This record gives sequence, structure tokens and C-alpha cells, in this order.
Amino acid sequence: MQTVEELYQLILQRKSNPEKGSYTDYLFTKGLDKILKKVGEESTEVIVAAKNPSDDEFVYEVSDLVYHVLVLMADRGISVDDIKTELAKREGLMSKTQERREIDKL
Ligand SMILES: N=c1c2ncn([C@@H]3O[C@H](COP(=O)(O)OP(=O)(O)OP(=O)(O)O)[C@@H](O)[C@H]3O)c2ncn1[C@@H]1O[C@H](COP(=O)(O)O)[C@@H](O)[C@H]1O
Repeated sequence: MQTVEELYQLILQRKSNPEKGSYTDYLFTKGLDKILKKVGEESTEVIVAAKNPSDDEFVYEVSDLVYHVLVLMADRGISVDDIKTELAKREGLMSKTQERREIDKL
């Protein structure tokens, strides 16, 4: 099974070593506007799938979106670790917000 980080590393490999027939290579060759268009389309597909009862369809569309967002991150030079670091910062911030809400309730 491929983790998100492994997929990101594979995408980076495609960026540095273009491979014939690779869809990832096709996206990098087309450039940022094409990648952004795909992220937009896939986001819409996630929204549509979320309104339908099929979990399989929803999982499929979220996976498409995750892949295209990872390609966008690789294009911008942003790593999975950058996202983890940002999320870790929020952990502290969010618990402070929670604390404030609890105090406000008193
Ligand atoms: N996870 C994915 C993945 N998810 C979605 N897609 C591709 O995203 C495209 C989305 O489908 P669409 O119908 O919206 O787009 P399309 O009509 O094929 O293409 P466009 O002309 O719209 O760009 C499909 O071609 C899918 O194959 C992916 N392509 C690759 N990966 C991963 O990337 C790895 C490397 O793939 P290659 O770069 O192709 O070697 C693979 O092993 C996979 O793990």
C-alpha cells in the first residue's frame, strides 16, 4: 500500500525524471494553469460525490483530489512535511481557542 508521502515522493521523481506516458509528467509539462484546472475540477467532483450516497464514489473522488493537490504542492515546492508542520502548529492554537471558548462560557 502506498502512503501519501510515498505518492508525493513518486510525484517528485516524475518531476525530476520525466517518464514517457506518465500522467504526472503530462501535468508538469502542461504547467501550473493545467494543474490548477484539474484541482478545481476534482474539488467539484468531490462536492458532487459528497451529495450522493455512494461511499466508493466519494473515496474515489477524494483520492483524485489528493493526488492532484500533491502534484500542485510538488510544482510549488511545498512538501508533505510543510503541511504537517502547519497542522502541528494549529494543534496548540486550536486548544487555546477551545480554552478561550470554555472560559467565555463561564
Ligand atoms: N494517484 C494517481 C492518480 N489519480 C488520478 N490520476 C489520473 O488523473 C486523471 C484524472 O482523470 P480525468 O478523467 O479527470 O482526466 P483525463 O481526462 O484523464 O486528463 P485531462 O486531459 O483532463 O488532464 C486520470 O488520467 C487518472 O489516471 C492519477 N494518476 C497517477 N496517480 C499516481 O501517480 C503515480 C504515477 O503515475 P504516472 O505519473 O502516470 O506514472 C501512479 O502510480 C499513481 O500512484
